[in-house]
Amino acid sequence: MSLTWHQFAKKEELDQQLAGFIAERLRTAIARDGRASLAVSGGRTPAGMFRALQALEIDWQQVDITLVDERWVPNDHADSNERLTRENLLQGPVAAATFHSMVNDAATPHDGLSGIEARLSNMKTPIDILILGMGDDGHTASLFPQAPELEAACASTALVAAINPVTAPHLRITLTLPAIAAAAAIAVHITGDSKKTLLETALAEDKPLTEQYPIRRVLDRVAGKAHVFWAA
Ligand SMILES: O=C(O)[C@H](O)[C@@H](O)[C@H](O)[C@H](O)COP(=O)(O)O
Repeated sequence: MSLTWHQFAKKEELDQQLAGFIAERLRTAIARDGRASLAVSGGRTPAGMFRALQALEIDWQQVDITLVDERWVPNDHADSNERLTRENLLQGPVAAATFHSMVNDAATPHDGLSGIEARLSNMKTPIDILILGMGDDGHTASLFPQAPELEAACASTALVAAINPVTAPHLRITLTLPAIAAAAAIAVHITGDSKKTLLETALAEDKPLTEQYPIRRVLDRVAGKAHVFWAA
């Protein structure tokens, strides 16, 4: 598989380099199309990179930003990926970007799905640059190994799918595997030796498709346009 690795001694250096990589792709898309789109992941890893990206010169007014996945909680909840993104990225000049939230007032993501699908269809797609995280169980986005909706989310022609992660808190909404794979460029943002080892294992394993780690299933579909950004 053709996957480009970018490895750094320090997380701060990774954050700067990944922010520069994202900025370059956004600027290129704006110059070419007049607009650009960015999808970011939540979790603990991206906050430093978000702050580094905030400092870079980009015409944010021309940028659509959404999440790769979201926990189905109010957007001021401590576990909300939107809250993390608002607090660390959508500040200063970046506040001029158009943010497309992945939650609404429905009781569950299954109930709220069609509204989010309609909302996201207003943004520029395919997404120009999409950032993935990876969990310790090999999930990426909210494509969780145990989720009953996993196979449907891997095959769906929609942009989004509702997910019960089973092994993690909160119902979720996620970009589907085809929507992720359609992105023009993808960066996997991971830190620590155990995630590096897990990713290498996931990529090397010889298993039937439905038993593969979700990160492998995504990366197998995006050969040639995927980059891994890793620091110890
Ligand atoms: O909402 C989420 O949980 C994510 O978007 C998820 O896919 C995340 O990227 C991984 O779980 C890694 O999370 P950490 O960065 O916290 O390890």
